[in-house]
Amino acid sequence: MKKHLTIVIKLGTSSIVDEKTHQPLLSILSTIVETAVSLHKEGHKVVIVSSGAIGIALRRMNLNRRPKHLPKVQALAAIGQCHLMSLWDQLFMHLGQPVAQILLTRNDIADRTQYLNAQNTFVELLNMGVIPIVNENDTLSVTEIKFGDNDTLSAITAGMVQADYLFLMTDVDCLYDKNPRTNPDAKAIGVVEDIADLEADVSSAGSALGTGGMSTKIVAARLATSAGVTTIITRSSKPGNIASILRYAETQRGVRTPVMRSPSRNSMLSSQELPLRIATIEQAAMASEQLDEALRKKDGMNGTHSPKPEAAEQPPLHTRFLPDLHPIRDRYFWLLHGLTPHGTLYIDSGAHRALADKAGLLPVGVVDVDGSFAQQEAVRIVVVKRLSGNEYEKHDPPPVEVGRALVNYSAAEIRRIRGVRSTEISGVLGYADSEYVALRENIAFLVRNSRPSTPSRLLPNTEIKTPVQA
Ligand SMILES: Nc1ncnc2c1ncn2[C@@H]1O[C@H](COP(=O)(O)OP(=O)(O)O)[C@@H](O)[C@H]1O
Ligand SMILES: N[C@@H](CCC(=O)OP(=O)(O)O)C(=O)O
Repeated sequence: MKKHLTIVIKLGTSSIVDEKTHQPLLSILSTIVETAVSLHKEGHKVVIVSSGAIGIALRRMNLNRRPKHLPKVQALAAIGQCHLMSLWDQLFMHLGQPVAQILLTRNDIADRTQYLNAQNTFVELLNMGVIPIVNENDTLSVTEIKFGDNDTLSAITAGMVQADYLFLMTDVDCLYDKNPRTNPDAKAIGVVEDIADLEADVSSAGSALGTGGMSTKIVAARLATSAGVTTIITRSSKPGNIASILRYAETQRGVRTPVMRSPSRNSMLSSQELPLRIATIEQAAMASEQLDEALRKKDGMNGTHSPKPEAAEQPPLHTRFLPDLHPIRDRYFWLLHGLTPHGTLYIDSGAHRALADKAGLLPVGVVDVDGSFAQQEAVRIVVVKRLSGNEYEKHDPPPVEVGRALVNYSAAEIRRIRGVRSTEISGVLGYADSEYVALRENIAFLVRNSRPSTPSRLLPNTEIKTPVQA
């Protein structure tokens, strides 16, 4: 690998403490430390998102299971976080690597200035050669200000530090089309080009101490890939695999199932030249070489195509989610994922078109309002088909969420000015703070991939190892 990458590694509780005895899994922690230090020595920047505070506290306090009572859980988090950080610090200290603790709640990043402060701290720590170790500040978090799970927190962290890779390390080899713990015939998924096309059952719960099972990892992958971060799910018991998966993934960077959209695009191939849509890792690697070869031949005249990539080495089992082609970064990422929406604005298709043309949201385009929010709070933007007045179609077509916005008026105010011209705002409210309900710079669109559906690539029959066998 030539490039200096930024890599976020997330370890779930199941990777930090034994599911039954709650004893720290020292061998995993040590190998993660060795891996992180060796990546760091190669010039990469590494951030660790570590769960496990509550799990580790269970053993400290001789408890058999996680309590239900919130203050007790928060007290345990305070006990465990201290122990957890001391473990990480000692292990990293043996290799002379300084670390830093960052504890976040959603509230901490809801304010743009605080978000930027957190981002600056990450940048500074990484520039100082320090490995930040992140966890949710469970002692302060209640439902309203919780990220909820560290998968989401790791994806937000990856977006914040503009990471190249997010590794979601867990107790199974990869994502399967159904839960491998209960389905011995589950099939491993190698590459997910577009999460919208993912067909996998992730509805069942995860390990005894984990939060959310696979479903929160898919949410995290969606969020991280939208910010341009390649996301990998793999087994934590062999952290050394991170380096080989990284090497492999770097050889595959930019390789996607080619799509024939326009015959005039010179990088598009004919159907005979297309590689397999559903492929094993080996087939995908081979297909990418064939594709490269074909493109090289096509571009041979003017020599525009890049040189042949290095041959891909055989990687350990993992699922790789490819980053979006048009990543959302910086302020727009913060608007979409840093803030919790407090309500919904239903807008008509004319307003949607105007927003797409970079205009702000005028009250005349707002059809309805849901929820209770104040000025400068975040709301969902949902497009509906206006029928007459403020009536809209609820089913055909269904309302579609297209983005998020920070509003200039409260929910109560917008209910009064919806559908009116901006010049009439002061007549209705007695004042007019702005002609816009939301300024364009305060509106962010969720990216919808315009590629035709690309099924996830399944791997050939792989032996399923349960957490106990691994
Ligand atoms: N489709 C699926 N593919 C893989 N694992 C799945 C799937 N559906 C559910 N799971 C479960 O998700 C678990 C991992 O989630 P979790 O226990 O929350 O991990 P962590 O503590 O690492 O965050 C696996 O042990 C597995 O039982
Ligand atoms: N913040 C909590 C972990 C929450 C969480 O998301 O856990 P997991 O699903 O195991 O990654 C703790 O440190 O115990």
